[in-house]
Amino acid sequence: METQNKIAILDFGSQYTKLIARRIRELSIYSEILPYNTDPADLADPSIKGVILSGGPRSVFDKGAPALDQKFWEIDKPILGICYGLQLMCRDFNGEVVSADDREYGPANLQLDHHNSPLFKGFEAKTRVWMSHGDRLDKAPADFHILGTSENAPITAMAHNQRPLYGIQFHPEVSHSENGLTLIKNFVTDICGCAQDWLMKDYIEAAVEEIREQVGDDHVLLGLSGGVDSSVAAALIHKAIGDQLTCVFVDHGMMRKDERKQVVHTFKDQFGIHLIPVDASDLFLGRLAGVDDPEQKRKIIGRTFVEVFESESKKLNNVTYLAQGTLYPDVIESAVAVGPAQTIKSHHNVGGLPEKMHLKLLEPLRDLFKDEVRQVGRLLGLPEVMVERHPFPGPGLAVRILGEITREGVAVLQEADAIFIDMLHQWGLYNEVSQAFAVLLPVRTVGIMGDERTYEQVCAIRSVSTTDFMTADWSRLPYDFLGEVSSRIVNEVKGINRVVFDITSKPPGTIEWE
Ligand SMILES: Nc1ncnc2c1ncn2[C@@H]1O[C@H](COP(=O)(O)OP(=O)(O)OP(=O)(O)O)[C@@H](O)[C@H]1O
Ligand SMILES: O=c1[nH]c(=O)c2[nH+]cn([C@@H]3O[C@H](COP(=O)(O)O)[C@@H](O)[C@H]3O)c2[nH]1
Ligand SMILES: NC(=O)CC[C@H](N)C(=O)O
Ligand SMILES: [Mg+2]
Repeated sequence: METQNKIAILDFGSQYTKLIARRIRELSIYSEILPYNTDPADLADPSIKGVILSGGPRSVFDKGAPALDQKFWEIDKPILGICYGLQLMCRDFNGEVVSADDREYGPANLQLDHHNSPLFKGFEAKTRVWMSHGDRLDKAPADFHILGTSENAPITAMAHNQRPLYGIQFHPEVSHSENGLTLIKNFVTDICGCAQDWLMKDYIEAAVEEIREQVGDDHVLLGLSGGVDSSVAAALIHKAIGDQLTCVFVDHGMMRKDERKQVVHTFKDQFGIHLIPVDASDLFLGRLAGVDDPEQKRKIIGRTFVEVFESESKKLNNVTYLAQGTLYPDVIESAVAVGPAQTIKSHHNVGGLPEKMHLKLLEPLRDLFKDEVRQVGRLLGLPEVMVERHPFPGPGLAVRILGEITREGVAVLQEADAIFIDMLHQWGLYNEVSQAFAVLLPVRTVGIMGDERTYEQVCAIRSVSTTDFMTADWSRLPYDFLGEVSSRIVNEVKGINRVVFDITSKPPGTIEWE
């Protein structure tokens, strides 16, 4: 993107690299993530006001560990090394990095020695910061001085004596680091001199330009679920290429009650978007028959989605792109980003994709977090009810019917879920929580209704509060409300005779049960 004012982030494979970019975005400054081995000559571009070196999973001692071209240090710009970045800076300037016996993960107390360093403007002498490292600095290089220490890392922050070179062992980009955003702000504004004038609307403009360039005269097929992400993606791509966009809504037979009707009504009838609804429920449910492993279910669903998209694309002319509303948390949790991250679950639209596809992917929201996507949606003029909708996972009720999926199970859960959501609206609680839904457990319990013995399934209700869906807490819903929900579900839904409330946060739980 053309801007006179940006920060380059060199990526050494940390799981937090995108979080650094996000924090800089929050400060209304544009940043670009570049590979660590970017040619230093490219970084000399005057629009780049400073460089941040990310953390990384490797140790600077490892054979083949990512290293910098030594010409990099000749560029005359502010540089901030974070964790691995600090360790590289230390080594390249002939200081000493050692492998510590105790690795350090989690909170630490940073004690500042040099209070007047511009990097720590506004800091108290003691600050809680968040660490994640095994190596540490033993000796700062000759031209550097120590800015701060902590118990486990005697050199927690350092700076060059003459040049604007800074290094820190902790991660200011994670929300657990107190004043982390202040530190990043100090670096990008005071030290690098960036003006805070880059807004989400500039993001939209840049994305529109990029989509136009990428797609050219080709056509794009977008998987539209009616959820926030794909609706925002549809609006954005439509702004960029207009009629070259066609949307497909796939009904896999595990949607919420009346979902297909609602999506067709909103997008086709109200917005006049070219939308093809496809009933693929026999295909999906057939392939899922007898399957009860969560990862296997997810993989089958991801693959089948793509098959449906590909077969629809063949019915149209000149379609070369498949667009999806993939967000960054989908990517990191499916662990396909660079870094040491583990697969938690294969999100259908990322880890669930087949290895070979004849369509190219277009995912304009891939770097954003949910709250940012909502901001983009508002700026594009989408109505508040659409922007504020709770997320609904692509695999739908498949990951909320534990174990094997049957048509009967789907019908039972649809009713229970609709009651829960309806009650949240009635009590004015829907917008107070981030995501709420019902789960059907493969467990039957004994009950008594009207003097008769029942032996039916258990339904769990779950509601969480979160901003980025990476961590979440369970919602403290009023007891009276829970009581009414339980009684309505048991009375109105045949097949359920007991309701329980999930009080697990994420971590250790995930939001969905599978
Ligand atoms: N039923 C569906 N039909 C077509 N595409 C779908 C369907 N479900 C999911 N997708 C595609 O997968 C992407 C990821 O799904 P996800 O649920 O994360 O996003 P969303 O449904 O757009 O938004 P939200 O997170 O608010 O539910 C969607 O953006 C969309 O492109
Ligand atoms: O489109 C999606 N495809 C998936 O396969 C998928 N799995 C989870 N989710 C949604 O992601 C958020 C985090 O969920 P978890 O804590 O369960 O991983 C929550 O909002 C979940 O609903 C998915 N969305
Ligand atoms: N988070 C990091 O950058 C870690 C750097 C290096 N791998 C260490 O363990 O010290
Ligand atoms: Mg969804």
